[in-house]
Amino acid sequence: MSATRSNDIPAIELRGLCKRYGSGDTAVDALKGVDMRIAPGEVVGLVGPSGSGKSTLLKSLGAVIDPTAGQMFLGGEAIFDGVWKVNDLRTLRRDRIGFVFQAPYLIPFLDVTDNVALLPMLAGKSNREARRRALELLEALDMGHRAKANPSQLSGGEQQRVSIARALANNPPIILADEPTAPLDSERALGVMGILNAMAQQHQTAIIVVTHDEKIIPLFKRIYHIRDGKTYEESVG
Ligand SMILES: Nc1ncnc2c1ncn2[C@@H]1O[C@H](COP(=O)(O)OP(=O)(O)OP(=O)(O)O)[C@@H](O)[C@H]1O
Repeated sequence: MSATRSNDIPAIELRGLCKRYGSGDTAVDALKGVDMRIAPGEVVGLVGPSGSGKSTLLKSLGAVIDPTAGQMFLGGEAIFDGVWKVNDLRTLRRDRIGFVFQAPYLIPFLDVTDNVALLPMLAGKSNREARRRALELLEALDMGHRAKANPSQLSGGEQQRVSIARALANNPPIILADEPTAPLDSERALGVMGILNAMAQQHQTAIIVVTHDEKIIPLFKRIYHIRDGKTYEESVG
């Protein structure tokens, strides 16, 4: 799979992305022309104060809300150019974008394997193939021994690893992670970042991590700072 993801073509590119909520006197310009370029296999931080536009940016990229103007490209394909260029946003989200949230949001009545296998099944894989993929990812995340457990039997860090396996299940070229380490102690937070970095390298996945977490900020080679709807890039080391 990684061989098909060329480094010359950015996994994610945003040009002049704008989002206005509402209209008239009460309009809020949450994104004011955001430019971003992220290569396959790159893990970047997105850091900014409350209200700066982080969630709006992630939701736009995740096709959860409609941007107002600008362009978004995934793997060189324009998915948004003033309007959406893809017909089926649900399929776009399911097959090309993985989400990791602050809370793992696992389905309580499915065991760990089925929580991870669900998305590949929805994408048309057979039960057997989807579960094989789930087990492979759980092994890679050192969760193979908990494959039959229910989410309620896992620690917070273990649940977060399952949610990372779920985000990777359809091998999306992009993962959007919103404060993935916020509820974890230092050791587990660094562990989760280690996993995301390893997965990015192995699968050439581009990952954006929204974070306030001082523990993990030094781990990024590149950080986008966002302030008042505009991004500024910082290269570290
Ligand atoms: N649905 C909405 N309707 C109107 N304004 C909104 C809406 N969602 C967000 N905003 C405004 O857009 C701006 C950016 O909000 P956003 O949630 O993207 O910030 P954030 O950086 O994610 O903040 P936080 O760290 O507090 O989650 C803020 O001024 C916010 O009040």
